[in-house]
Amino acid sequence: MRTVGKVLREAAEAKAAAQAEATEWKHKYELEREKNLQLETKGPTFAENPGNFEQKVGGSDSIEHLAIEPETGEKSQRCCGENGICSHEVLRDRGPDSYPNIHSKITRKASFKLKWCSKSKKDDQHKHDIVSFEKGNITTAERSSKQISLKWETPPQTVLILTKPNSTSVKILCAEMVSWLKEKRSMNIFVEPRVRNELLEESSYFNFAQSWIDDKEMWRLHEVVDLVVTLGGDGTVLWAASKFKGPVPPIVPFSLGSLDSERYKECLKSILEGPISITLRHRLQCHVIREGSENENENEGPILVLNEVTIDRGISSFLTNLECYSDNSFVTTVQGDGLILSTTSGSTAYSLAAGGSMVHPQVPGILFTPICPHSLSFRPLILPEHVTLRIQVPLNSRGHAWASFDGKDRKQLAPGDALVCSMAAWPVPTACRGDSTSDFLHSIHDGLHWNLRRTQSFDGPRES
Ligand SMILES: NC(=O)c1ccc[n+]([C@@H]2O[C@H](COP(=O)([O-])OP(=O)(O)OC[C@H]3O[C@@H](n4cnc5c(N)ncnc54)[C@H](O)[C@@H]3O)[C@@H](O)[C@H]2O)c1
Ligand SMILES: Nc1ncnc2c1ncn2[C@@H]1O[C@H](COP(=O)(O)OP(=O)(O)OP(=O)(O)O)[C@@H](O)[C@H]1O
Repeated sequence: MRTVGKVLREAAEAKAAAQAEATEWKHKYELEREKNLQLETKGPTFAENPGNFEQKVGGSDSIEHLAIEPETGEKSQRCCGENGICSHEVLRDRGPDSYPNIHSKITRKASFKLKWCSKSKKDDQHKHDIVSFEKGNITTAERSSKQISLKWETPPQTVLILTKPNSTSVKILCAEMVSWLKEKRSMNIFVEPRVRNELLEESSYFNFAQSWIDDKEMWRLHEVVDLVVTLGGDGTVLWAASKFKGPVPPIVPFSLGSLDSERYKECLKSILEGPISITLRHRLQCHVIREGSENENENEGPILVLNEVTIDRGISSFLTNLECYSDNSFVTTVQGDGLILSTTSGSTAYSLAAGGSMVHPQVPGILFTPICPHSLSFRPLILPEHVTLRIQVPLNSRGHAWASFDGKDRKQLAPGDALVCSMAAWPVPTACRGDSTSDFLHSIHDGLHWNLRRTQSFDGPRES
């Protein structure tokens, strides 16, 4: 129990730390933006002369130098701090030793600005206060989730393409996209080692496609990648998100069914130029806590899920017996096949099949959906995003439970073990076709055939 308490404390601390980090990055961005503006007046931009740009940032005017400049006290007029969030990664420690296989030529990541859009001009600024207390009256001042727009401040240079395996049409499209991005847009391209081998089997022309040699390099991809393109279905987006344990670059999902070769070019052109409407999809951060573990090193690292974590009875023929707590409050005991803790993005996946509601992905919350509960009154819940949930297998449980993460990586939970789950600090930004609401409605209409019913004929009884 001491270890569980510690993890709960750490989850709260992680949330606070993430907020502090965001403030720090915003501040760094302001300083850096100011420097960049000065540099822009001195020399050519990347778009005008990429070769010179590489030399310039590699020299004494490098981004590393800018990142550690002392505070000037002045704020850039063009910083979006007042009506959005600036996301900018500074690659401070990417020397040849720290990142040997990934091109040393790529010296900086594209910066972008996130803006919360609003139809009326009056509401144009994003505010963190969603209620105001003026004159003792509580009024709603802001909506918490608006359409978010991403505008590139420097051109994206590096794309990671992730593809569903064992599909010939995906292979063909991938090869075409890689050469188009290289030849027409001069992009740096990363692919998985498997895909690089497949491309090289086709032609040595693809030698420019880069990859990584080990997991250590793969976990640092977010430092170089501006954009991730997925070729496949929902599973490929889940796969892409799982490759980023921290910040995630914007993901552009291409599902194969509806894509002809001209449309992907048009779509990529508009994404690379921006602005892009995005959906910020929340992830859950899960820790498995082993009974009797004295310190955190005996427990496994956090696992991030974009859809859901499921705790079920696995191969056991007994009902699960799961004690559930939200922060320090007892929620319920799950006796049945199991429990799904789902993000709102995952609400249209397994949770839906178990009777959970479908929720717009930008609604902040955690779905608490039982699987085949042996009770007549166990309705699914939606809990607020700030809670930390603990699912405990009691010591007197008849069997083990099994946790799985986005349908993968099953882990056995023995009596006394627990799973602790809270909202992760790093959401997954996915590019929208239209906007987040029209995309959501399109996915439930087209993907799930939601509320499809033959219209009643006119020819029938009428009200008199
Ligand atoms: N009974 C069920 O519905 C059930 C059972 C197990 C797993 N799943 C889901 O499968 C997911 C893993 O997906 P996979 O592609 O790796 O496995 P998979 O190849 O078995 O595909 C599962 C199906 O779920 C769909 N799916 C996945 N995420 C979705 C989402 N957010 N909204 C709507 N549909 C979604 C996929 O398109 C696919 O058709 C798990 O996260 C879980 O949600 C569902
Ligand atoms: N790059 C990858 N490497 C290994 N496995 C992958 C990769 N991309 C996807 N997968 C796995 O392949 C499986 C199928 O992928 P995906 O869901 O994208 O295709 P699909 O089932 O044809 O599409 P849909 O989700 O529309 O039904 C998933 O289980 C996913 O985890």
